[in-house]
Amino acid sequence: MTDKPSVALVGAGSMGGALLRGWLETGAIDIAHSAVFDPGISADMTVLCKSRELSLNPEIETGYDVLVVAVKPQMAAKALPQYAAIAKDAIVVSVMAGKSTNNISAALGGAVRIARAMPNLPAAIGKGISGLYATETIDAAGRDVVEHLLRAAGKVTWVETEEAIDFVTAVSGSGPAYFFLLTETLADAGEALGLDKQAAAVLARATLAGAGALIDVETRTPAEMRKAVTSPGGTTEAALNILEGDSHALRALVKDAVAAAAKRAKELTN
Ligand SMILES: NC(=O)C1=CN([C@@H]2O[C@H](COP(=O)(O)OP(=O)(O)OC[C@H]3O[C@@H](n4cnc5c(N)ncnc54)[C@H](OP(=O)(O)O)[C@@H]3O)[C@@H](O)[C@H]2O)C=CC1
Ligand SMILES: O=C(O)[C@@H]1CCC=N1
Repeated sequence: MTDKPSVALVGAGSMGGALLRGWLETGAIDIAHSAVFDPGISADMTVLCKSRELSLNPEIETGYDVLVVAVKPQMAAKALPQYAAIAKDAIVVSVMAGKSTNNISAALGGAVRIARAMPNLPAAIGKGISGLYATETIDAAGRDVVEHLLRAAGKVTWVETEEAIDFVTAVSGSGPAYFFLLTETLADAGEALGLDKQAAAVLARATLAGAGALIDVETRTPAEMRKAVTSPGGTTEAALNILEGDSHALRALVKDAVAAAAKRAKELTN
């Protein structure tokens, strides 16, 4: 293998597409020897593949360095067996929530070298974070390849156990949706106060973007930054008293929500 792996990407939807964009933008893969497999690929992705002369839905043959699996976990049992020939010689990297390496191996005809990665949607602009786990069958060079591919999507962090990938999924994989929901509810609350709908939406969205950009460059902890916004006896404190309350309502709610996501990941294993 050269320093750029050849990749067979299975599933070029939301996440597979985001990863592909990152690889193409950063020159992370050997385009001439890579391919995308997705029978129902979107028009956007088709244009992207064609513009970069990236092979789209070719015949299934061996010879790829890495097989990246980005189909829905519920589709895995039906979709994966046809790619078993590719998996035989390749490192398999699954971004599927929940699906265990044992399960992936079985669906891919007994594939041996399997890693799991859990990226998140900001991968689409290289601002994602991925949790990575590799079975012992993947050596240091193989782990470097996995890391190289996910670095094109942003930051990476390795976890020691496969179970921890479910926890990563619950925190950062699903995490962007939590902040998007908060942004929706903030806009709705602004509208309820009397702001114009459009103005409330712009204010909420820009607040999420600004807070995200700030925390990205700050060395202070989130708690310290929260305190920097909160004047004693001021408006933020009044709002936080509702969100936290004596029962720490928001913290309890988020803890329950994240636990539910982790539980669902476990259920998706089989
Ligand atoms: N979205 C996210 O933020 C994240 C998603 N993930 C994981 O990424 C995976 C994909 O999720 P997401 O991108 O949201 O889902 P999408 O439905 O957007 O993408 C899945 C893609 O796989 C295609 N597909 C279905 N069957 C096959 C097949 N036999 N061969 C090749 N491609 C096929 C689908 O086509 P069609 O639509 O025609 O069925 C679709 O384009 C999931 O396992 C999810 O857990 C991980 C982290 C974050
Ligand atoms: O909702 C899901 O199951 C996937 C995994 C993490 C984000 N989206």
